[in-house]
Amino acid sequence: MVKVAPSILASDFSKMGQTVKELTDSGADWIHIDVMDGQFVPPITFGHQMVEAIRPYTDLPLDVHLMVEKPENQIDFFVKAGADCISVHVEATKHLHKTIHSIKEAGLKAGVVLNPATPIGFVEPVIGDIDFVLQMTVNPGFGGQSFIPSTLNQIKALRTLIDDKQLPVDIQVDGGVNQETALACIDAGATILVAGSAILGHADYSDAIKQIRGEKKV
Ligand SMILES: O=C(CO)[C@H](O)[C@H](O)COP(=O)(O)O
Ligand SMILES: [Co+2]
Repeated sequence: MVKVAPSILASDFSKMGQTVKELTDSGADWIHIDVMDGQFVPPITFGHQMVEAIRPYTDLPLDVHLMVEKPENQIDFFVKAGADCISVHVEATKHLHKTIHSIKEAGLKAGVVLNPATPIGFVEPVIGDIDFVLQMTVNPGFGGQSFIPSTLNQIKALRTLIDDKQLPVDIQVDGGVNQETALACIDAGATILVAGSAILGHADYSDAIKQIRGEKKV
């Protein structure tokens, strides 16, 4: 069964703890936390303090998506704050191998993120060292964008790469994932679906999560 990770980027920041609790009670698998620094992407969202603040509201894995330059400088902060998974963009660091290993050595799951135009070959040298690849299905920086259809080819190529090597590596997708595009992502080989507006913009979180997981007809 695929996992669904609601992104709190789409939630009301003044009620974050309560929203995380509601998402947990609605059947979410992971909670996705979009950290943006105003450099790697234009907006600034929040830092490790947000992880610390929401940690008491859920036992689910807190999945930190670092959209920051030099993510290697942030790992210790997020480990101490209570993150369970940290993903870093290949485009944001000159020290990908070292950064992944610092996440793993802290006992967390490590992910590597690819932008829509980044060749999947960039993750190949470290594919055996990580827990998941995050294929962006929009350009990072903003919630509520439209899914980029050409990224389905990236997901399929990643699935072939991972299966050929028989690795236990998940494929996470992020951006424009809704009740319709989720099915195409699952068919292409995705196993963890991040969704912000499609869940937080829905009146019933539980229904939205089931629909994205493909358990319930739209
Ligand atoms: O990483 C992200 C943006 O850079 C977000 O996780 C993503 O955009 C989720 O929002 P939505 O489902 O509304 O597209
Ligand atoms: Co994200």
